[in-house]
Amino acid sequence: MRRAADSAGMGLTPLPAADVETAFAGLPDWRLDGDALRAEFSFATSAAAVRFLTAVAADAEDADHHPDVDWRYRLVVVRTTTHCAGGRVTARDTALAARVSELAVAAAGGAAVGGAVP
Ligand SMILES: C[C@H](O)[C@H](O)[C@H]1CNC2=NC(N)=NC(=O)C2=N1
Repeated sequence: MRRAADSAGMGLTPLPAADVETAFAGLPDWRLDGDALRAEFSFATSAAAVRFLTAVAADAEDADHHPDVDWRYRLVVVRTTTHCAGGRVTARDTALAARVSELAVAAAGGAAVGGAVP
């Protein structure tokens, strides 16, 4: 089932830089990478990394908002921007980022997850 907000087309307006900065307060894993949000998640095992990237893929399908996912053994890098908004950050990206960070904790089974590289 598509999320109501997404199916209504909301969240397709590029966020002003100030709004992106404000969003970062609640997104400690994430950094601005060009015109996208980016985070790195390192797990204790490759199996946990697979659980994570599988959950991210399912969430992306459900939300109809698809990040770039780069899987390298125990490390997964996630990068999101909104193609329909000219490749800029929108509310769909900040909402996805928050969900992805939660999915990382769940996939790690409560173990520590390496977050953003400073
Ligand atoms: C038709 C389909 O709903 C759109 O192409 C969706 C698919 N997933 C998407 N994912 C991302 N990251 N940005 C989009 O603009 C986007 N649009």
